[in-house]
Order: sequence, then C-alpha cells, then structure tokens
Amino acid sequence: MSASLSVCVFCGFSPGVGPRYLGAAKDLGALLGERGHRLVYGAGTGGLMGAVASGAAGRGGSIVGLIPDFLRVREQADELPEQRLILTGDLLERKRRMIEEADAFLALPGGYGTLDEVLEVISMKALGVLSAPLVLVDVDEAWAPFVTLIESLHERGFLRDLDVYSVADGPEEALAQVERHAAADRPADRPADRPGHRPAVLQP
Ligand SMILES: C/C(=C\CNc1ncnc2c1ncn2[C@@H]1O[C@H](COP(=O)(O)O)[C@@H](O)[C@H]1O)CO
Repeated sequence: MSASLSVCVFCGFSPGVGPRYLGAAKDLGALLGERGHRLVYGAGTGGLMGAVASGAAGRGGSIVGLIPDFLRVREQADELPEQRLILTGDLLERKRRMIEEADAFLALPGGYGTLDEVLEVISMKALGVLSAPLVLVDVDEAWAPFVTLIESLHERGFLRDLDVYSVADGPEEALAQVERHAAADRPADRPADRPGHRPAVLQP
C-alpha cells in the first residue's frame, strides 16, 4: 500500500465522444478512493470531472473540489455532497490552489481548461519551481497530438525539457507511476509536510 497522496486530476467538463473517456475517468476516481488517495479537482459534476469524482465517492474517497464562485451553479458543484467545496475568486486562484494542494497531477483528456492547467504545470516544472509528477492519461491516444507538438517544438529548438511529464496508457498505469515517484521522493517534498503548510480553509 502506497502512502496517501493528494492527487490533482485535470480533465474535461465534457464527456467526450463515446463511452471510453467517461469509463476511464470513473475508473481513475475509483482507484484513487480504493487506494486511499485524496482527489483534488475542479468540483464540477459534469463530463469527465463528474465521472472522476463519482468514481472516488463510490469508493469512499476523500474529495476536495475547488471552483470559482461564478462557475458554482453552471458546473453544478453542489451536486456531489461527498466533496469538500472550496470557492475561489477566479479561475487563476483555483488553478494556483489546486497546484498548491497536490502531490501529483494526472490529466485525462479535456478542453481549453484542461490544456491551460496542464501547460501551467508543465511550465512550472520546466522553470524548476514545481517537482510533482505530471502524467498524461492517454485514453484512446487523445494526448498523442499534444505530445507530437511538444516534440516538434523541441526538435525546432524552442524548448529544452521533455522530462516534465510522462504518458500512461490508462488509469492503473498512471497511478502506478505516481506511486513509484512518491515512494522514491523525500516526504519533505510533499505540501502537507512543508514547514508552515496550512490545510485549505473549507466552506462551512
Ligand atoms: C485563467 C483564465 C482563462 C484560461 N482558461 C481556463 N483556465 C482555467 N480553467 C478553465 C479555463 N477554461 C475553462 N476552464 C475550466 O476548466 C475545467 C475543465 O474545462 P475543459 O475546457 O472542459 O477542459 C472546467 O471547470 C472549466 O470551466 C481566465 O483568466
């Protein structure tokens, strides 16, 4: 059994075409719950976001959802009673606080929001201000064009660091990568163990 981790999952508020994406999202949430990891995510209950959260909730997992006030109703954040809801002032604050709360990042396929979050983490890792692992969960090879773009920019000399993310075929492999990284990592690198770390302030 691996140590309990706070795993931030980035993914679409849309379900994607066909059942594979929703199935993988639900499986990932269930795995997090079964293995005692805390899910940190964007609090919405639609699409892949909702599937990850309901998968975790179905296994009694601990769930923290962060969402800007203006999206709370639009993305039905109150429909999952099992989650601790944290309201943020805007999307930037949500992204910053999700990153602060996480020991590791997993990215299922998604849209502009997911891409924005993934690129934020990649940029921070490339700049050396973040060391937590990022795994792209390549359901139906949805991340392949993104990886091709990154490799093309690398070949053209526009970026140096290719070791800022890894790719996994599915939820099992993605979580195994994160757990291996955590096992090799020093505990002091985890947010909850840092001096002065304060747990997130939760809404009543
Ligand atoms: C930071 C700002 C704009 C950049 N765009 C987004 N940043 C963060 N989150 C976003 C952005 N656009 C949509 N979202 C939310 O992300 C979740 C997943 O969305 P996806 O598009 O389906 O991947 C969802 O909660 C979106 O509302 C503004 O300053």
